[in-house]
Amino acid sequence: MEITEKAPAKINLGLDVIGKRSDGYHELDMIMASVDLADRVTVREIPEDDVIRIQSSSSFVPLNKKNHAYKAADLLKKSFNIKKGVEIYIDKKTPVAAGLAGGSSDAAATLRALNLLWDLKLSLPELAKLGEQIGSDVPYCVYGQTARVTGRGESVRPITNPKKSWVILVKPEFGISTPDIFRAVDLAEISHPDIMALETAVAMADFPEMLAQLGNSLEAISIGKYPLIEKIKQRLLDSGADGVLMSGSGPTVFALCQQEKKARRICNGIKGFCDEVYLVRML
Ligand SMILES: C[C@](O)(CO)[C@H](O)COP(=O)(O)OP(=O)(O)OC[C@H]1O[C@@H](n2ccc(N)nc2=O)[C@H](O)[C@@H]1O
Ligand SMILES: Nc1ncnc2c1ncn2[C@@H]1O[C@H](COP(=O)(O)OP(=O)(O)OP(=O)(O)O)[C@@H](O)[C@H]1O
Repeated sequence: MEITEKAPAKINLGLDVIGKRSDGYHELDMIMASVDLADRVTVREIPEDDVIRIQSSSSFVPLNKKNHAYKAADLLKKSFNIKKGVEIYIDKKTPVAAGLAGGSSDAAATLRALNLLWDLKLSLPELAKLGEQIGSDVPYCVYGQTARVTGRGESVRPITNPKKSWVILVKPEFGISTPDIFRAVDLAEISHPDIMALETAVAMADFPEMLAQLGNSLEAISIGKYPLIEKIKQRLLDSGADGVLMSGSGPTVFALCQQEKKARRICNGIKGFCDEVYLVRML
């Protein structure tokens, strides 16, 4: 038997760093949304006992225990004393180290898929709780729907009927290490987007207000290290994007557009400037 789950990329419509915790992580307040750029994770029983085999269409992801999908399978095997072997195939579409939580979403998809394959009957909150042990973005990715996310990333409150729009994702050639960006956070210096106001705008489907409240405390740090991010933002704004922001710790920049025609024009325009460009919809 084999089971396939989609692993959609996420964007941070808002990301506020509130403080530093004693465990070294940061206290965050975020609005996260998923888009229809997705890896596909397929899990399949194999005859070898106690083996987790990882395969992928991408040469950029580790095919060993460092893979977030491996960590997810290992966690379930240890938590529920499962001795069966499994092969996990990751059909990779989301760029790696991009600020789009590709690895976390693969881990979440693996948790959901193995929950079915091994008939564990775990609820989404139970899978999200397990996911905390793999990475801060995993609990959100277990749900994969627009949500207010707080704490280290473990507290996820879905927003019903959120405002959706077209999204243009622009990924520069380089990747960014999330720990490097968090290490550079100076709480006295960073900006603080109004996440409450953003949540209200998203929940009320008030697009102009949603655009006005987009913000990311980490953006200035990543731009300081990689000025190309600012240039991409400016290009997207100049070409008429309704709103523009860096996702997560970067480097991917996303632009929001209400009209499909305009989104397609902007997408085609930016392709000459950056190689990796995707036109997607919020889920
Ligand atoms: C930037 C975001 O993508 C926003 O959604 C996430 O906060 C990052 O999530 P992630 O990549 O799953 O992060 P993890 O793998 O848990 O942590 C990577 C590193 O990021 C830093 N980190 C992450 C999350 C958090 N709330 N505070 C942190 O300081 C820590 O240095 C940690 O060692
Ligand atoms: N399944 C996976 N897919 C992508 N990267 C993976 C995976 N497993 C492990 N990794 C490693 O994780 C690191 C971060 O990759 P990922 O694509 O998840 O970054 P990201 O989009 O910046 O994540 P986030 O937005 O959660 O900070 C990479 O260095 C990669 O080698």
